[in-house]
Amino acid sequence: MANSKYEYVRHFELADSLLPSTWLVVRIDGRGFHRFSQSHNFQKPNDRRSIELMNRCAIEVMKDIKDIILAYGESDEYSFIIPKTSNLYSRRASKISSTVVSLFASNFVMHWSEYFREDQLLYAPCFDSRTVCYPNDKILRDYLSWRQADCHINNLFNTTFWALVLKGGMTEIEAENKLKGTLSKDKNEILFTQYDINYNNIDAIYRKGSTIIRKKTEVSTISPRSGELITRTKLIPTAVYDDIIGQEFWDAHPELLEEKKKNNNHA
Ligand SMILES: Nc1nc2c(ncn2[C@@H]2O[C@H](COP(=O)(O)OP(=O)(O)OP(=O)(O)O)[C@@H](O)[C@H]2O)c(=O)[nH]1
Ligand SMILES: [Mg+2]
Repeated sequence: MANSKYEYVRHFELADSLLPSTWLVVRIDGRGFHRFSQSHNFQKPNDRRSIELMNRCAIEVMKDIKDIILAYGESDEYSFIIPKTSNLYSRRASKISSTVVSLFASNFVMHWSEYFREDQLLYAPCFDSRTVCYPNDKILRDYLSWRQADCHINNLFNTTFWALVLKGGMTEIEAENKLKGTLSKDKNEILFTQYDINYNNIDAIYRKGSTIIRKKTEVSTISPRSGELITRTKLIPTAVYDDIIGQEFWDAHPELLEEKKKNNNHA
């Protein structure tokens, strides 16, 4: 039907190219996960199964979309970072957002039972997605620091809130009132003096969220021809639970901010 009288409708599709030479961040977020976590009996304040499933989905997305250099996740959200030089899908916003979120959601369903075992998936989970341009390295780092600070603030609040309810026997309203107007140091104090919990000793996966980097890993395979053991270094997407606020993380991973020489064309 090329050049048919109907073809003019194509012109209603507007271009949505993202600015060139900027970092692209795709953030996906679970829709209505407050309800989803209740329906599926998520543990409080953190459900390890949910975090590990979210991390698995992010790893699968990174295995598929090679342009993504790093991902950061906490709670029901994940941010995927694409470098300034990338030409992924000709930098079309809707194509990038929809592909990442669709891959993430299908992996969430596909791998659910590996993490939740006998706890069945009761209804189809849904995630939204957006892609935002960040013009320089400092702003990209500030973006990631913002998400990690959000993780810290929420986790400290949730840990204290659920200690008051589950260990202290308060109602949820009483716990909320008790925490109203408190600072971080007050919450640390409540946890330490009343529940013998040193917040800094809580697993980093909860306090810092999950960062997926492409880690140099030695992979051994047996050659089908010679039967020889061949060991190669590959870049495998791997979860780490580091402090990405501050310089140390970036000093340890200089490749994350390096300009890539070649332009990847996946259009
Ligand atoms: N119990 C528990 N709840 C969790 C966990 N992770 C995420 N959640 C829930 O998921 C919610 C995520 O926050 P939001 O994204 O702001 O809430 P939402 O209901 O998904 O709302 P929208 O994103 O606007 O659709 C949290 O408020 C928790 O209720 C977990 O490990 N344990
Ligand atoms: Mg959500």
